[in-house]
Amino acid sequence: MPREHRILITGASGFVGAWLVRELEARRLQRNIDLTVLTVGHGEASAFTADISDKSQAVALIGATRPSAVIHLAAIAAPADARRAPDRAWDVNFRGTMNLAYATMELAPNARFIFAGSSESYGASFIEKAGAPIDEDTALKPMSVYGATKAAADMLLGQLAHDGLKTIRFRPFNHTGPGQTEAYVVPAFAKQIAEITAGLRAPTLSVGNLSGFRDFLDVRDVVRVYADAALGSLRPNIVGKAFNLSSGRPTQIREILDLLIELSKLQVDIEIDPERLRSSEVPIASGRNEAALEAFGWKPQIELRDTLNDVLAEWHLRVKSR
Ligand SMILES: C[C@H]1O[C@H](OP(=O)(O)OP(=O)(O)OC[C@H]2O[C@@H](n3cnc4c(=O)[nH]c(N)nc43)[C@H](O)[C@@H]2O)[C@@H](O)[C@@H](O)C1=O
Repeated sequence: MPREHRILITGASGFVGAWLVRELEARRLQRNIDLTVLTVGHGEASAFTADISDKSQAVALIGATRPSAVIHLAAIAAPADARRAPDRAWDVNFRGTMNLAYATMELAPNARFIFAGSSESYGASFIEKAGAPIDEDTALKPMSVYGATKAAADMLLGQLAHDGLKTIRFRPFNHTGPGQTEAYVVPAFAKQIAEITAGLRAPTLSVGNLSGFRDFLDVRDVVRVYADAALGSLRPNIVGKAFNLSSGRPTQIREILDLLIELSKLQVDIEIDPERLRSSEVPIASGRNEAALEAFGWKPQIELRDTLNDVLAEWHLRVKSR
């Protein structure tokens, strides 16, 4: 008998959540699968709202939805927000994950629990490995509040796998694409470029630290593997395991900026804005992605240049329609 999928997405109204909902809806239409997408988030687009940091709300949510898979994206996702409000970041990112995971074990014990962790969990390990792409056995040594909350949740789920939780832990590296807010580097630059193009801003770009290297992905590549993890067959060697989502190719932020400027064909000055600098960050973050390839046949497909072009196009439209 074909399986019935009831996929609960937390953080469904966020940047990644919106793309994931689109991916799942497209698969339902293309492949004619029995799939119900249950969205938890803010605003009208989401069917459910819940404060997952409150245990009783997490229990009520799982009880009401009885999912076959939970894809847990809800988080305080911007490292700067986590630094500003560490207690809230721990409440949502750690306690929220714990509440949902225990509620799933209790009320939907056959459901898979798919977790969006973060490469930020590796922290100082990136420095120790001197920029070489790291694998999933590398120690989690978070340096930021955000990284610590995600590393703790990641470890919690690793432990709960031994108690029977069918969890899959992803550790995505930086991902971007249309719909991301200007709190993140690519839209931060793209928005200013669009404003300069429209004559709404002097031709000077405000930037933060350009020297770091990050392993960038397109959000549309990332949600593909989340959907596969929820819908595909669950081999025992996947349960409880952690998977980097990365390209293995670090790109300097300076190069991202240069590419965006080149694509926009503008002449601009660059100005460092101290407000955009962070007190500490790793110089190079890059991950090996063989485990995700082996387990899910996944590797990134979208070229960085195409992603940047799409983000630029989005901001040109947004600025024009203001
Ligand atoms: C893996 C991780 O990825 C994301 O967190 P993030 O790394 O903070 O992402 P971002 O795109 O804001 O920064 C990337 C780099 O870019 C530098 N940078 C320069 N100039 C500006 C600038 O003007 N703005 C920003 N935001 N960054 C700048 C900045 O110093 C940093 O080195 C989240 O998805 C998070 O959830 C997550 O898990």
